[in-house]
Amino acid sequence: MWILILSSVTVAWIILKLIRVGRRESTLPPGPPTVPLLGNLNVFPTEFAFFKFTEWAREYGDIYSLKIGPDTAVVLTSMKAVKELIDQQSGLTCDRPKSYMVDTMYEKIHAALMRYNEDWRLLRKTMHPILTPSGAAEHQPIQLMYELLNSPERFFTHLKRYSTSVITSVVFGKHFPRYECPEIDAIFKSVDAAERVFEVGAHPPVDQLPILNYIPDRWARWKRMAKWGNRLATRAYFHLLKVCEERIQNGEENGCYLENVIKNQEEYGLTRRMVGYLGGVLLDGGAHTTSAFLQTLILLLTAFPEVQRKAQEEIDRVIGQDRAPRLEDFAQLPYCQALINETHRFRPVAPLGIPHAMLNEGEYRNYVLPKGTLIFINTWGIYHDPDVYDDPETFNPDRYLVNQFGVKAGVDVRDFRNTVAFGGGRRVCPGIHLANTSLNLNVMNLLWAFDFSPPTDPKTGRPIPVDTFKYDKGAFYAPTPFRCNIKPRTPVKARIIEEEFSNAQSVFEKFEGTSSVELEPVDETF
Ligand code: HEM
Repeated sequence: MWILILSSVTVAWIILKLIRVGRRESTLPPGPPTVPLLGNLNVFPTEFAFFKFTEWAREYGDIYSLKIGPDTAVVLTSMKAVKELIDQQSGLTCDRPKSYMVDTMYEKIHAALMRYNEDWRLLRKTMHPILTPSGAAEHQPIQLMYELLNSPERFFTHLKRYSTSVITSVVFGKHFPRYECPEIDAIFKSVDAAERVFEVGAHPPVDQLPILNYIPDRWARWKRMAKWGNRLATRAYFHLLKVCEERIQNGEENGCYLENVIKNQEEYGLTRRMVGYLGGVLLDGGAHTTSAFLQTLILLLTAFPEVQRKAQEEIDRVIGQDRAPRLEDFAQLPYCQALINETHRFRPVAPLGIPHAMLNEGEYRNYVLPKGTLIFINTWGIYHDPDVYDDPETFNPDRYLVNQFGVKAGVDVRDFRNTVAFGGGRRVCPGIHLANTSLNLNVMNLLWAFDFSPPTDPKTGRPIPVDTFKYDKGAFYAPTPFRCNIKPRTPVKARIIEEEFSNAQSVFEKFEGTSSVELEPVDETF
């Protein structure tokens, strides 16, 4: 009898508990209606989530919450909320969400995705020198110009090679002259693997139900997949690390960032594994973001000839026809500066940043955010807010000439900064200066050297418009490959590019050297 009563009470208690799972606690910010157990999972977008997040922001405000089963997420869609919660309470909002897949693929030492802890602090501190603009990046655009001159139809590939090579040169002292180099292939394979490993639906809710991790590997496809991703990532990272170590051993140092880290490894308190991951995270963070931005830039220049013409007029006036642009020129080019700001605004590379998480329970605007709450910076929603920007869906660099933040008259800009596309708080992108050097140099060089126009229909002879919404659903927001005509603006400019490329060979040689990375057949496919 007693047993019967006790078990009925237990069952009732469990049911009550389960019914509460997914329900929004009264101390959380508002949000879309929840259903038992799932919370908002039934309406959670699986691709291009920022569109839905932005729609919800217009309905529920600049901070709202979502229930992901028992877990909570909040979405920030104003500069004010980002400043107050991410920047000013950065000690509380600097964690990353717990994730079995991330931990397994990246061994808990991938500085961009790992939890906030002592190892992260060490790694992040060691990244400081990369915060300063680097000379090695300055020589790289000339090869990109040369490639665009000689095989413009492969511009997507050239941009990817260029962006990867800038990072590998600065970080590992290794320049990649060709897209087909096996090392580049290994890097791209590891990034592709990450996209598959972290794809929504690729694994069961192992973080919510950790008991699933007791299932042996042979029945748990997701576990085998995370380990496969780990093999590909570490192969790419540690091959490049070895190249760097061998250079030091042979007395052939070229002054790259990682040489210094390797030599001071003990003083910095890092293991060799951590040094390899440090190089890897900079590569992962830097290569695809830079190429995504430049692919978007070319798409927008092709789609908006008027913007292209204005930027070229400015460059011709300030730099002239007889020499290629230099980094110092950028300060004299307000329209080009506005063009970069507007490109970050119109098509941000990371529309939802990388999610932060609450390190401990905390309060904001009278709401209580539990420990572990995910925090999304909705960069897309912030930059497309009609209350802040006139006609936000129009690509219009001129808005940044009217005022520094490109906002409409009367908007209070006390909380604004033009770097929100790089995140915020303690986790703000450490590559921001390196990225800016690269982007500034390329915007000037591309516009100085080339005209970009849509392809023409061979039947009608009319231009085929490019689609400014056709984007891939990968980790970063990059356009789907598109066609466009890229032509040198004058024969003199074409000659200058050829000459400068030939003169730069001696600089590149310092960053070359032979090596290759072998992938075993088992790691080629999953
Ligand atoms: C257009 C260029 C770039 C954009 C838009 C961009 C954007 C971002 C964003 C939004 C974050 C997340 C920040 C946060 O959590 O609040 C981030 C983090 C990061 N980025 Fe970048 N990034 C760019 C270039 C680079 C470059 C060139 C490097 C390296 C050389 C780099 C390395 C990193 C790293 C290591 C992190 C993780 C920081 C951490 O969690 O502590 N990024 N980036």
